[in-house]
Amino acid sequence: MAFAEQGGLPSLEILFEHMADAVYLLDPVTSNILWCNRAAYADLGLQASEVLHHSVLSLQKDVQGLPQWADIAQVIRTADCYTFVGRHRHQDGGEIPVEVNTTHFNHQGCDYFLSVARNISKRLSLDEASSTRDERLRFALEQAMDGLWDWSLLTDAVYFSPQLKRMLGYGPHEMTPHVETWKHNVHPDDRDQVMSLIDQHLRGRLMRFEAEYRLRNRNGHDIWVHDRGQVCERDAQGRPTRMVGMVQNITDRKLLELRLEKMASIDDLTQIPNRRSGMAALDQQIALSERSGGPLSVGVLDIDTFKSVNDRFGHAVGDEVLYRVAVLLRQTLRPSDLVYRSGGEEFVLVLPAAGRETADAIAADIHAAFEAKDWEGDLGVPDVTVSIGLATYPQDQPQLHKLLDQADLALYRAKEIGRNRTCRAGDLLAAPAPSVSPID
Ligand SMILES: Nc1nc2c(ncn2[C@@H]2O[C@H](COP(=O)(O)OP(=O)(O)OP(=O)(O)O)[C@@H](O)[C@H]2O)c(=O)[nH]1
Repeated sequence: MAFAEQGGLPSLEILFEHMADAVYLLDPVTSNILWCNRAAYADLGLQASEVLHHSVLSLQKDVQGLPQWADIAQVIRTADCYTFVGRHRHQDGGEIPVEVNTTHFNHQGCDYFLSVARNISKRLSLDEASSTRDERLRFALEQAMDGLWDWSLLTDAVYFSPQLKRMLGYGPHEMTPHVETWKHNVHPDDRDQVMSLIDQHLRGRLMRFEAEYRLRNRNGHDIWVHDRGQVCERDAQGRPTRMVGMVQNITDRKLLELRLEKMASIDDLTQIPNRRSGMAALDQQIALSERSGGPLSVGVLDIDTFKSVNDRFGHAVGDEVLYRVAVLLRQTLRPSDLVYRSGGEEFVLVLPAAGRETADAIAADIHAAFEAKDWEGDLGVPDVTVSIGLATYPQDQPQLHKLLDQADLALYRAKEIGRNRTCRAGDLLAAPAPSVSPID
């Protein structure tokens, strides 16, 4: 885009190059930057080529993904000027607070967005000379990185600060200022707990409201927040009438925590629960059956002659077999069943509410699934078979805490009498060892 010089004055192009604000011309559909001035890339420590024809979303930290962009683009099209307060990423890893004003126009049949981004970091530092104490306080609260909310319990009107809106991907003039807007965005699985904590605070049972929960952003994705609030006004009878609070975005920390938690509970190789978390889940099922008296079956499953796979094809192929075995087990079990790797080439099956018949059927399905799989074609190894020991409460073993040990004994028996079969703990108890026959 070229601009002609007129009457000795600098051209528009030169003026744009010297502008302190960043100017971007955007394609409303793709969010790509079609043109920009120097400040638009230099202030972010970038070269022009790193910005031009890239999505404007890549410059900032608040709007993620095209679906969210499509939503915002729609709002921009219907607004005279759309203001967004957000953060741009600097190439050195830092962030620059910006206020972006975007207008839309049509030129020769094509739609465009024109965004002007201003660095507001200076504005964010308090102006000592001009602010009164109250103004400063309001200013500090509004500009704090945390979001602020102010809820009138009499009308259910809620003030959401621009930062809180930004956290959720909204502009300062969006989000209906009502408590339902917030409730609607709380993750359904967290809503009851959060509402109960607020209720306990309002009843005076908790000094303040404090919770970590998920809030849905404009894009439909969840962010994790730490929310703290307190009643700040009451009526003559002492009933709470107003509550204020601060919301902090803790998504990064929470995701790291969840990943560490997952790492601690998931077996690295097979991606199913490890012994530690599997045993905890088994204990839970035992407690449930203890309370309800309902049946529970436990299976111990071991790959047959697995050592020979390692010896003939190497440890890496052995690892792959273990992974595929876990996948096959997951696919064969019911969604309510659990399989965990208890160690080496041994897996434990926890089959809630499964009596003898159901557990036998599941074990038969497992043998059939192993037989049906083309191990030779998929991995170049001979057919993989497994042996299973089963124990069912209450028929085989009236003591729930002994189920796993009994299933283990039954597995031992299955190995002893030929492998590739299932043995039951009940059968071991009912008959002398040599006469125990396999189920299949
Ligand atoms: N590749 C691989 N091998 C493992 C892993 N954990 C245990 N193993 C191997 O599993 C094999 C178990 O061998 P054994 O206990 O002799 O049992 P088996 O050969 O399966 O024979 P049976 O159980 O009697 O049918 C050993 O060779 C172990 O090294 C693992 O994480 N990866």
